[in-house]
Amino acid sequence: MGIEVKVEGLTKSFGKQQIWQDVSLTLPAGEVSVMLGPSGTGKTVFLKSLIGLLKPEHGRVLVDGVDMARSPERDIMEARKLFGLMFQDGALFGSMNLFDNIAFPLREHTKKKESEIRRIVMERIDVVGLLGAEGKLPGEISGGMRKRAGLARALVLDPQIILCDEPDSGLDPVRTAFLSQLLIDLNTQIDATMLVVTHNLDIAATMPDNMGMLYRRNLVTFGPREVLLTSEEPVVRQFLTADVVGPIGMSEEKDAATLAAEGPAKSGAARELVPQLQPSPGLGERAAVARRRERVLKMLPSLPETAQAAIRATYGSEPVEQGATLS
Ligand SMILES: Nc1ncnc2c1ncn2[C@@H]1O[C@H](COP(=O)(O)OP(=O)(O)OP(=O)(O)O)[C@@H](O)[C@H]1O
Repeated sequence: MGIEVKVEGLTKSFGKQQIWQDVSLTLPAGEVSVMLGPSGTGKTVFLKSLIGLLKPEHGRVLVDGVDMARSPERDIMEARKLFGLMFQDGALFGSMNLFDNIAFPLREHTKKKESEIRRIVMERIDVVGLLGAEGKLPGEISGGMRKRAGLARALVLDPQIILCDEPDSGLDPVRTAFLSQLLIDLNTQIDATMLVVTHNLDIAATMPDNMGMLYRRNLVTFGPREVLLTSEEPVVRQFLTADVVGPIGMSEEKDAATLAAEGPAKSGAARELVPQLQPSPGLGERAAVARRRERVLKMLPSLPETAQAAIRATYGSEPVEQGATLS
């Protein structure tokens, strides 16, 4: 099972520019979480802080007993092996074919024999649906294939935490849907903790167990998907309905005069809460589902009414675990 990531009071600045402050959240073990936020709100900086590549001034990132912000570098390097990272462009070496690109972390970080490396690499290539393309150079394949190759490379060291930075960027809607399905299938197969940074509303609405949103240097909220998807918060509503009227402007936030000129934000219809994406047939249920259900039902009384109603609608017809309340 994946490992929990606990973020406590994280604050990051570059010089005088504060990126975000006092961010606290827990990525539950083995669950899929999504981080939303307008461009430039520091989502990539957040991912880099989780793996200790950037050092926030305050706060902690606890992974398996290691603080990725402040523990000795040797411990951080060791803990980093628990992570698999998928960057926007796949971050592949242009002169290496896909096989060698995907084998790279194994050759770099392990002493495995070539025969063992071949077995692992071909298995991961199969998981991401790239069998037959292993001899191609990154420049000879599509953007979607490059992303899947990047994902295969992120998987070779058996990560327990997978971070994906805008996996949908540059993909058409069909390929984005394939990729969402691939990530959910992967979660079913390896039960890793996953955090996906995205602007994509379809991914946000269908894929995660949990969602958060960064805005104006703060974490607006982080919690079960139903909380954000039913939120009345103007900034969340505007983002999820892709409306130009509201607090978010071209440069992240609008000034008071612009907002006043626009008049009150429309109380436009929220996106309908659609059922969560299911694993492909034959894969069975995600192990995270039962854990999440128990966790969310326990926290139910502390959630906003609209989220409680949405959660009841999801779980209501099933038997209630001891200690959880659905009344
Ligand atoms: N190493 C760095 N040094 C100085 N400033 C940086 C550095 N890395 C990021 N920034 C700044 O931090 C801010 C947040 O950047 P980041 O890339 O995390 O945003 P984002 O939310 O991922 O944006 P997008 O959705 O457009 O990818 C930006 O203003 C960026 O210029």
